[in-house]
Amino acid sequence: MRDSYIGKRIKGGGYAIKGAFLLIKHEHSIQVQIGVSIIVTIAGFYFDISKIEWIFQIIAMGMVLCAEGINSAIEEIADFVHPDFHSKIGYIKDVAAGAVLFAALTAVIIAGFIYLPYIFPNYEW
Ligand SMILES: Nc1ncnc2c1ncn2[C@@H]1O[C@H](COP(=O)(O)OP(=O)(O)OP(=O)(O)O)[C@@H](O)[C@H]1O
Repeated sequence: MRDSYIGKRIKGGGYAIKGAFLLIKHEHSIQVQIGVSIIVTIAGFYFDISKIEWIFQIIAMGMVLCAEGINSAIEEIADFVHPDFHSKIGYIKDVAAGAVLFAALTAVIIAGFIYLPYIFPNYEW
């Protein structure tokens, strides 16, 4: 069973869960994003947003957490393979951070579309 196809998939899932806990425990950026996710989830219940708005919000939260997690992994690899200062390492880290920015900006725009009409209901949207 342990070496079977299903056994390997279960083992892989276990490593992924371990990785998710490592991210939450050690990565400040992920902790911040989880804090933001909790706040917008509370906001979702407070404003009683629609099902489709929940779907977009959950996609946005997952996308940012995913991008942050991959960025953290890239930073770890970069520091491991080349702990000293190097312009290429700087470039790699900046590019990885830029990917997170794309995800975060998208999430902010989605949040704007969802919440601005609830916050300013009298404005013609
Ligand atoms: N070894 C390095 N060589 C060149 N530039 C680096 C190096 N390490 C970091 N930098 C520069 O500093 C920036 C921040 O790097 P750092 O690893 O501190 O990331 P961070 O976003 O502050 O991550 P965290 O807060 O999760 O540690 C990088 O985007 C890069 O421009």
